Amino acid sequence: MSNLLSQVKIAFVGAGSMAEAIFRGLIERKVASPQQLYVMNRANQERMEQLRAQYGVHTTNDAQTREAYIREADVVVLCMKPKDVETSFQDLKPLFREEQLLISVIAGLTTDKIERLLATRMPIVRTMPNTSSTIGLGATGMCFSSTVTPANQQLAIDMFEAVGIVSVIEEDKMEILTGVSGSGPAYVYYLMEAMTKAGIEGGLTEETARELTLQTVLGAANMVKLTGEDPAELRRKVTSPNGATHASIQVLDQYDFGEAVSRAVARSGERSKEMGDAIAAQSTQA
Ligand SMILES: NC(=O)C1=CN([C@@H]2O[C@H](COP(=O)(O)OP(=O)(O)OC[C@H]3O[C@@H](n4cnc5c(N)ncnc54)[C@H](O)[C@@H]3O)[C@@H](O)[C@H]2O)C=CC1
Ligand SMILES: O=C(O)[C@@H]1CCC=N1
Repeated sequence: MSNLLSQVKIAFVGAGSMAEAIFRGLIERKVASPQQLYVMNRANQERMEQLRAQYGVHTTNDAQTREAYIREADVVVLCMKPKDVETSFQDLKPLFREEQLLISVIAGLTTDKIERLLATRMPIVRTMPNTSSTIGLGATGMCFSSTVTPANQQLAIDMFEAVGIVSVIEEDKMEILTGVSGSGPAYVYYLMEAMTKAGIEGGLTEETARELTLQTVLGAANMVKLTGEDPAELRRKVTSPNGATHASIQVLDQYDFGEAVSRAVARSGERSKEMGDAIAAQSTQA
């Protein structure tokens, strides 16, 4: 790991769940100190106060202080929603310098669109992290614009490896990656919600249903990780011939479980692209 990360000032524009997941991970893993981190929102003073009290990071939603934070940062992480990009970029554009490193977590927004919207050649790292970065178990996809130096590539990799694993991929694979790992935690939570609900409906207490579901998902994920076995093979081991699991998997097949997941992954990717395209359309009209 390069030691650059412990020396740079990092500004987060947009202080929502993704920004918090990343900076919390950086702090808890001791990869960056709270004093290096500058967190800003357009509004919501209460949120800023809560983040400052909880993590000790610098926070502001005052326009002038925000400008100072951005100008002085070595790394700026763009963490606003796609719908807020256009207005936000208008404010940010005059503040950036080409020596700064820009990191985007915005779904669907390509590096060349960022270059166009900001009229810049500054180095841009496009990422797609996920919320499990909060606990150091994130999975982040990453690609680079042509102006990102090897040192800055390493810095961005180090930053996200501090909160999980990083896959450097070609930019045209970022949408499908979004479908798999960006949105992915939501599919697992959805499955957990459904398993718990079914357990309660079958007569388990809520506490027991939740506990069993959690341990089952945790155990299954760790089995894949620790045994190195293929999920299909591990599934086969649970599925006794003509037994209970065999019968339940048949029900999932009747509802086309695999197809449903496959379509959900693809749709997330498509929706990311739609959001990115919509940003470009707005800016062209402006
Ligand atoms: N939530 C997730 O699992 C993931 C989200 N992302 C991306 O992260 C970005 C943020 O998503 P969330 O954190 O979920 O959204 P969020 O709604 O929790 O946070 C967005 C924040 O940006 C702030 N904001 C909006 N305009 C601003 C401006 N002009 N200046 C400063 N702050 C501004 C809002 O006040 C809000 O606090 C999105 O672009 C999303 O595509 C990427 C990977 C995973
Ligand atoms: O739902 C979204 O748009 C973002 C991108 C992946 C996860 N959350």
